[in-house]
Amino acid sequence: MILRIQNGHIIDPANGIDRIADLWVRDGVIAAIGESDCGPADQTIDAGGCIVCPGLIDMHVHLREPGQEWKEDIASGSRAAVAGGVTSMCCMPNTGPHIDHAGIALQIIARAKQVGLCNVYPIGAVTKNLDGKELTEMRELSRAGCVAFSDDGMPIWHAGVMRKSLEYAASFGFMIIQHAEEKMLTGNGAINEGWVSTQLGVAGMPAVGEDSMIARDIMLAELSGARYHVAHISTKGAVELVRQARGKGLKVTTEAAPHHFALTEEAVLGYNADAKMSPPLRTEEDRLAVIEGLRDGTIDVIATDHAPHHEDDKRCGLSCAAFGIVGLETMLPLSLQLVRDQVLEMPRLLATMTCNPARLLGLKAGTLSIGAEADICIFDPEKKWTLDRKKLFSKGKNTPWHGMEMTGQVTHTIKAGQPVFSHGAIVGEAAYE
Ligand SMILES: NC(=O)N[C@@H](CC(=O)O)C(=O)O
Ligand SMILES: [Zn+2]
Ligand SMILES: [Zn+2]
Repeated sequence: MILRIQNGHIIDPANGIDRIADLWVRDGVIAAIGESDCGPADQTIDAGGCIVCPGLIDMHVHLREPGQEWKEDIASGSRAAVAGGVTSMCCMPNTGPHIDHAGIALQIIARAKQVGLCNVYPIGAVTKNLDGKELTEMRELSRAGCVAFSDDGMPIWHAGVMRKSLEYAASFGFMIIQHAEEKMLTGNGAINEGWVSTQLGVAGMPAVGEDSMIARDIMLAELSGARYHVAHISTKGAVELVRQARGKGLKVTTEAAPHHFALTEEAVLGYNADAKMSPPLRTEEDRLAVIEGLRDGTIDVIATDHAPHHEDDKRCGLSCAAFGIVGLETMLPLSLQLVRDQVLEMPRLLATMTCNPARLLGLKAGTLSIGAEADICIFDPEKKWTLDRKKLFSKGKNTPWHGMEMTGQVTHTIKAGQPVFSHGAIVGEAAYE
C-alpha cells in the first residue's frame, strides 16, 4: 500500500526538514520525501496549504482505564488523541488499580493495541498505591513497557523516599516525573492563591507550594545524578529553578501545558470549575515566565495533562470540583498561538510535541526519517473553528474553551501509514453532522 501526501509543507524538526514537497509512505513506513520511485500511489491526500509533521506526542495524559471508565477509557482517549493529531501518548498511573505493577501496564498496552489508533506508553508509579511510602518494582514496570516513573496526581512528598527513588532510577537511567506540590502549603486550596482567590473567597494554592518542592528535588537530583522531570510547570519561580539547574548541567527537564501559557487565574472568576486544575492557572507574570521558558529552551516539551472528569465531579462548586481539564483536542491550536505571537518558529514549536518528548522518553516516534513508522499529523494552521464541548471525542467535556474560536485544525492523522482521522471523523466512523 502506497500513500502519497501531496504538496504539503513538510516540517520534521528531528531532521531539519522544512519545505514544500510530497511525502511517500509505503507499507506503513516513511518511504521518501520529494521525488520517489515508489510507483503509483494507492491513495493520495492533498495537503496543499497544510503542514505535514510527525504525529504529535503527548507525554502527560490521564486515560482513566482501568477504574474510572465513565470519565474516559483507552478507546475514547485514543479517539480524542488522533482528533488532536496525537499518535503517541503516555498515560499516568493514577488509575484504579494504579499502574504500580507490571500486569496493569501490560493490560493497558494490550488494550491500546487492540484499539489501534494511538501508541500508549504507560508511566509507572514510583510508590505503591501512589501513597509515597514504598517504592514499586520499577525495573519490572520498565520491562513491561513503562517509559518513565511518576506518582502524578500526587507528589512524591517524602524527601527520603524521593531521594531513594532518584538513586534507584539513576542506576537504570529511568526518569522520575514529579507533580511538584507541597501539600503542607497548598492544603485544601482549589485555585491559585492571590487576588482572585481573595475576591472569590476560595482557598488558594500558593506558588511557593510548587517552587519549594522543585528546589528540594533539584538538590536531590544533583546528589543522585538522576534524570528529574517537572510535570506541568506553572510558576515563574519554578521556571527559574529549572533554568538554574540546567545551567549547572543537571539532568533536569520540564513540560508546560497549553492552559498554563494560554490562560491566567482570571479564567476561574465566576466560579468556573472548568478552569480548575492542579497546578492551578496562575498570574500573568507566571504565564509570561512559562512562555519565556519555552522561548529560551528551559521548557522543552508541551504536554496537555489531559484530565477528563465527569460533569458530576465538576458541577459541585469551585471548592469541591475535581482538578483537571481535557487537553488532547486543543493542544495544537492553543500551541500555534506561540508561533503567531512570534515566541517560537514553527519547527521549534513542533519539536516540543514531537522529537523532544521522544528523546526524553526514548520513544521510536516523533520523526519523519526514512524507514520510520509513518505516524503523521496534517494540519491547516490558519483554519478557524469553534470549539463545541459536545463534539469532543473525549468523554470528558471539562474544557474552559467551550464556544471559543480556535485557529489551526488537524485535517488528517495517520498511524503506521493508515489514515485514522480525516476531516473531523475517525476513519470508519460517521462524522458529526
Ligand atoms: N492535573 C489535574 O488537575 N488533575 C490530574 C492529576 C494531576 O495531573 O496531578 C487528574 O488525574 O485529574
Ligand atoms: Zn499532576
Ligand atoms: Zn497529570
